[in-house]
Amino acid sequence: MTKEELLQLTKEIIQNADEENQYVIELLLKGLKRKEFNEKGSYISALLHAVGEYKDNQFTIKIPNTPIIQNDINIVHGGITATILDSTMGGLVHHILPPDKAAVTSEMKINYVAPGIGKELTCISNTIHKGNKTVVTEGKVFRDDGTLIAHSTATFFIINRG
Ligand SMILES: CC(C)(COP(=O)(O)OP(=O)(O)OC[C@H]1O[C@@H](n2cnc3c(N)ncnc32)[C@H](O)[C@@H]1OP(=O)(O)O)[C@@H](O)C(=O)NCCC(=O)NCCSC(=O)Cc1ccccc1
Repeated sequence: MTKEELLQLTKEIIQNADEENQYVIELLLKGLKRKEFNEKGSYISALLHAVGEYKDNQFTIKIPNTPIIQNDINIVHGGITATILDSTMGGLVHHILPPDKAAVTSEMKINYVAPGIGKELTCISNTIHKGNKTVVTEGKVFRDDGTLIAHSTATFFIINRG
């Protein structure tokens, strides 16, 4: 698709958008703009408007709860909750590994214990075990009213960076 065709498509979508779609377009465009200015971050993180912080041996990621991440019953899609758990636990593991190492998720278990509603989700991760080959972590996702919505444990396999 050429840039002119893309511009035309974008114009058509914006012209036909209802209020919710207009908000979704705004979120997607602001996410893409963020990715443009932070090349090291992933598209996933930019489109989720994720903000991460490492503090006191924990890694935390916050994301706003928007229509983009909800399913058709207006609660956060379980796959999105899994994504922020994986990103938060993976981010923690990469924080504690030396620069020549990376890690991939090799196993993850999630209990979804309450629906994802409210304005924002906060995911907090901790290390349970660090070995030479694997790191085992725990992650919890909370709503902004403090309710735990998901609990997870995961194993990350340590590899050499290529
Ligand atoms: C790698 C493994 C877990 C295990 O491997 P198997 O084949 O079962 O075992 P095998 O013994 O044959 O091999 C081990 C040997 O091979 C090496 N080695 C292997 N692969 C690589 C490699 N790519 N690059 C370099 N080395 C590699 C390995 O070091 C070892 O070397 P050694 O011989 O001991 O010196 C595999 O099942 C797999 O890739 N699963 C899919 C994981 C996945 O996609 N997860 C989801 C996406 S991750 C995510 O999103 C998390 C995240 C969050 C936030 C931010 C960032 C990240």
